Amino acid sequence: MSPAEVAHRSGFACIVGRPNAGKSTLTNALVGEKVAITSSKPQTTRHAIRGIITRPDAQLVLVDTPGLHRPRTLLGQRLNDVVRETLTEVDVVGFCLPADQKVGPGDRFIAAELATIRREGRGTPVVAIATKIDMVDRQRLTEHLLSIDRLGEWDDIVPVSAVRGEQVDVVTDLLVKHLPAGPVMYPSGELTDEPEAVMVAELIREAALEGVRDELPHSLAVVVDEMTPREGRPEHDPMLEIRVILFVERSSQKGIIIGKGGARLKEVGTNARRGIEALLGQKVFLDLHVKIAKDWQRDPKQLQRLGF
Ligand SMILES: Nc1nc2c(ncn2[C@@H]2O[C@H](COP(=O)(O)OP(=O)(O)OP(=O)(O)O)[C@@H](O)[C@H]2O)c(=O)[nH]1
Repeated sequence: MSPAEVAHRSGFACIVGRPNAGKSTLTNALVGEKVAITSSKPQTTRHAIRGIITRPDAQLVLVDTPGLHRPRTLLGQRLNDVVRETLTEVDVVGFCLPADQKVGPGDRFIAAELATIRREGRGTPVVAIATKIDMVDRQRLTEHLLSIDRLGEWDDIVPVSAVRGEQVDVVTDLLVKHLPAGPVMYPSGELTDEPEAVMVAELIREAALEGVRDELPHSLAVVVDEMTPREGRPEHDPMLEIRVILFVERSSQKGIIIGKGGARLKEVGTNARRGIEALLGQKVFLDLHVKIAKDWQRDPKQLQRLGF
């Protein structure tokens, strides 16, 4: 093994913070436009990938944390297990606190949750990120950094302006620092098949769960079977054919996904297609099939086949 291989790090991070804290803008700045996925709302246990940062020494995969970005709806409730699970599973958490606003109840709520997770979990490191620093003067920034410091125990505190691109690389460095040694998990460079397929599957999963989350909690697995350019299309207007299988566990669930006369599946396809076309920047033909894989969650072989 070469020294470069020994030093390579890879792992997962999630960016949390109260509404409007600048999470999406920072995510896009960290990732660069190309592979940032803009869809949100993944209220499921599977982690939606928001973006992948690939550099010579590391690969950092940013995943979404359902729920924590809406602390107001969670205040006074017990934090959803899924959120805790995600935060425990990632290698590092980035906690955004906007410099143009004082540290408030929403931030304290998240800070307390992060402290609990750190104590009870496996000590997930947290990097506190003071966002939107271009909006304040030096004095206010100093005050803000001091309040962040008082708010909890952080592995690092870093100021950033995602809009001006100031300190974005420093944020990446600090997140990467906490990743374990490991190989590249997703092919690098241009958008490649694998992360594309992962993101496409996530978009379809989101669309399929829209409005039926209670009935289909974690029983849906989406597998992209094939992505091929449609033949005979003009060069300036290509179309990608994507064949996808949606696996559910029971026939009742199949019925929910498909809907009366296939109406719901059609709607799912239309909604997902819009997101996928925006993501890939080209026309897409989406072919969705629903299959029953009984008890796939409990069957290791099925799980492997479904990519978990
Ligand atoms: N001036 C300035 N504005 C920023 C910066 N980062 C984000 N914003 C603005 O702050 C607002 C909220 O940013 P988002 O990135 O959408 O925040 P978010 O945390 O993802 O918000 P939610 O989706 O509500 O949780 C937007 O209007 C951004 O343009 C920054 O570095 N500087």
